[in-house]
Amino acid sequence: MQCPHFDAGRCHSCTLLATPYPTQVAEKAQHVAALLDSAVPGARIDWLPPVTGPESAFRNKAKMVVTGTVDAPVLGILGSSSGPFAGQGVDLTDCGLYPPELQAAFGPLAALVTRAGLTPYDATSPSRGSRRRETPRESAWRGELKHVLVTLSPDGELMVRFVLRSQEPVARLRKHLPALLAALPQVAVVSVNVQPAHAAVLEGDHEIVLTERQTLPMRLGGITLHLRPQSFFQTNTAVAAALYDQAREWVDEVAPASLWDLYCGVGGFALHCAAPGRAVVGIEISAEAIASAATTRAELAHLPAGSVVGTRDGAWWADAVRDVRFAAGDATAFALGAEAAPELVVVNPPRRGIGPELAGWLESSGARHVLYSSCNATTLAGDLAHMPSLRPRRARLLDMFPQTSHYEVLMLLEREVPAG
Ligand SMILES: C[S@@+](CC[C@H](N)C(=O)[O-])C[C@H]1O[C@@H](n2cnc3c(N)ncnc32)[C@H](O)[C@@H]1O
Repeated sequence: MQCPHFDAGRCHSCTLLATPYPTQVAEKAQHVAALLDSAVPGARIDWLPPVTGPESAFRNKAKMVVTGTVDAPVLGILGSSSGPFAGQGVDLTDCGLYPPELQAAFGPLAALVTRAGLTPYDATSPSRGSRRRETPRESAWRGELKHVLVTLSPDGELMVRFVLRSQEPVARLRKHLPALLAALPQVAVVSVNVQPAHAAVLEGDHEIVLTERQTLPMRLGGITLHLRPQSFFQTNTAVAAALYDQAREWVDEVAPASLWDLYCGVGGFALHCAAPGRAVVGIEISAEAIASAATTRAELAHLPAGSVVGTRDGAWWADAVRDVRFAAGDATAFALGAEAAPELVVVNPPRRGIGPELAGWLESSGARHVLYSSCNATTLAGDLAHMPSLRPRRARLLDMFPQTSHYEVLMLLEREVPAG
């Protein structure tokens, strides 16, 4: 793939851009197999062929830093701290990782920034030309608008979030919202996220939804997951659909009567793995994500018989989700506080992995299977060391992040029953 920003040294995100895509996939497959085969002595892992999606235009979410001025806002990134573009805004509205529907939204969004007078936040302002060594007061930084975050649904709808330093511009945004909705009728949800700290964090805790609609429907493999502004969603919609399908296939083969989905987000694994008579519990730290998961569950529970979702009849779904419940909480605390383990546990943690405490609990629990979906094979390898009785049986690389060295890996572990 060719990229003018990479070639000019303005953006370094796609570190594998110069490598042909089939080679990227082959090298990732080799890397993950070498890492995980050696992490578990004597393991005989059945590696399925890698799952790939489109090598460009696959990102369903754009996280744009806003720089420039009110009249000429720049949506993209801030140039890396050293080099010719240091501290400069780099326009990435034509980034090849974004589908055309996302790219087409950036112009009208930039126009709204101008119309509503949202001054781009200048993260460099107090220290520029200054020799002060102390951290300046937050009020010393200029500007209001930090990021614009845009998510594209499989049906072409958009969720737009403005990350602001304070609530001060909210009234102006509300006033000019009709013009944005007229220019981009596919915008379903608009919100403001308030992030007052001068820190390298994308967003804060406080969200104000400005539209009547609160959730973006993400239709995957027949199930429509409802995404709220602060909830996590897998970056690559096509590969996420394949991930949930693979999980469902392996879970159905094992056919557990009870299943937990830890780190469940908006419920992707839990809902895809639901089945009549199977007790499913989804646990997630974000109450917002849990509310989204509950919305999808309720929708499936009320499907009329004869309607088909995925390949299943409405009545099948109503039965399948009867025993699905979601709760907000810490995954490790939930497991450690539970009276009994389920037959199968799905874990899909952030990059840090599940950690020794939860891995140790899984090791000594009665769970017969663990399905581990990881975006960081190094922390997965570390976690495997804490659960030696759970033997990796099958694994599959899913290339969620083409052009970079990152990937997702799904692994099915089975408890080794001592001989005799
Ligand atoms: C990689 S995402 C996976 C989400 C979901 N499984 C999916 O497929 O979209 C990790 C999730 O873990 C949640 N999380 C982070 N720390 C957690 C914790 N201590 N306990 C439970 N959930 C946590 C995050 O909010 C996020 O939704």
